[in-house]
Amino acid sequence: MPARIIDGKLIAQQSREALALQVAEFTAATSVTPRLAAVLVGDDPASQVYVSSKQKACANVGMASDLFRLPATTTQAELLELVDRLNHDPSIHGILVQLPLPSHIDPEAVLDATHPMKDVDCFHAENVGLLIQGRPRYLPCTPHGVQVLLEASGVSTDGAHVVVLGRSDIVGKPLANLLALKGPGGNATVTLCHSRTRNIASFTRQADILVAAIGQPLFVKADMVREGAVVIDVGTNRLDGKLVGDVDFAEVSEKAAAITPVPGGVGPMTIAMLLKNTLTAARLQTKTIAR
Ligand SMILES: Nc1nc2c(c(=O)[nH]1)N[C@@H](CN(C=O)c1ccc(C(=O)N[C@@H](CCC(=O)O)C(=O)O)cc1)CN2
Repeated sequence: MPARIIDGKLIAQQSREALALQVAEFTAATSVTPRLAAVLVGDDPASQVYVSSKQKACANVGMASDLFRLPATTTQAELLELVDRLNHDPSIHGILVQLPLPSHIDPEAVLDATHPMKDVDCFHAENVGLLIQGRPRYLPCTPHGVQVLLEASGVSTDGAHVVVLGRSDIVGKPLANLLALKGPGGNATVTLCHSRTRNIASFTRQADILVAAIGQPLFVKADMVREGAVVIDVGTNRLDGKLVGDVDFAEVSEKAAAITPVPGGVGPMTIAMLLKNTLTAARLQTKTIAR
């Protein structure tokens, strides 16, 4: 039987609708509008699309956003100066520096310079540390998006064997940590595979839930997947002008119980979770007077 399709576009829309109500409530109670600053360096076409989607999504849920567009020739010092200015601007609650940055800028230096309270991507070392210790301030956007997709589709991670392909700082590593935490949405047994893993298929075939975030188009084939597994595709690759995931959807959807498509799977969730973090940031930065 072909797999059930997990509709990320719909689940992200439902998340945004729920969030819009929370934003309205927060703003009515505090007179504060959550505000996101997006920083885009250079003219990478995909990054331009993502940043503009983030701004549109902010407007849809009643949040404000500002875009800071810098030329590709911007120096690291100039970018750090902007980040410092945004750190000190009390009207801005969340800062996101769109990745990738041009190669002459060290992303770690920039992410470390972002104030941890405004780090709505959850990339700062302090926020990653809090997450690993099981007391997260913010939840990393794409990994949390995967968690919400699973939950909304009725797929429990409790006691499940989740195999994550890819050890990136944006997806693989934080996702493995998030799923292994105690509590709802976690409690999984996690195996993290990467480019140096020997005989990757021997691991993927054991997965109850397989997450592909390896950045290789159509890498996961049907013979790498257990019959009835749930397959989450985080990949966004351009192949012959078409957007494809890390999973060979045509093959794998014949074998899996449920699968996310690309586009329309994990991608839209990343932006919905960023909005959620921006509201959390506004809450954390807004002093309320206890009566
Ligand atoms: N500062 C950050 N940089 C990057 C992140 C991030 O979370 N923070 N993640 C990715 C890019 N990204 C968000 O920034 C992102 C990627 C994909 C999508 C998405 O909705 N994709 C659509 C397809 C869109 C298309 O046609 O290209 C989908 O999958 O349906 C949203 C956000 C790297 N950089």
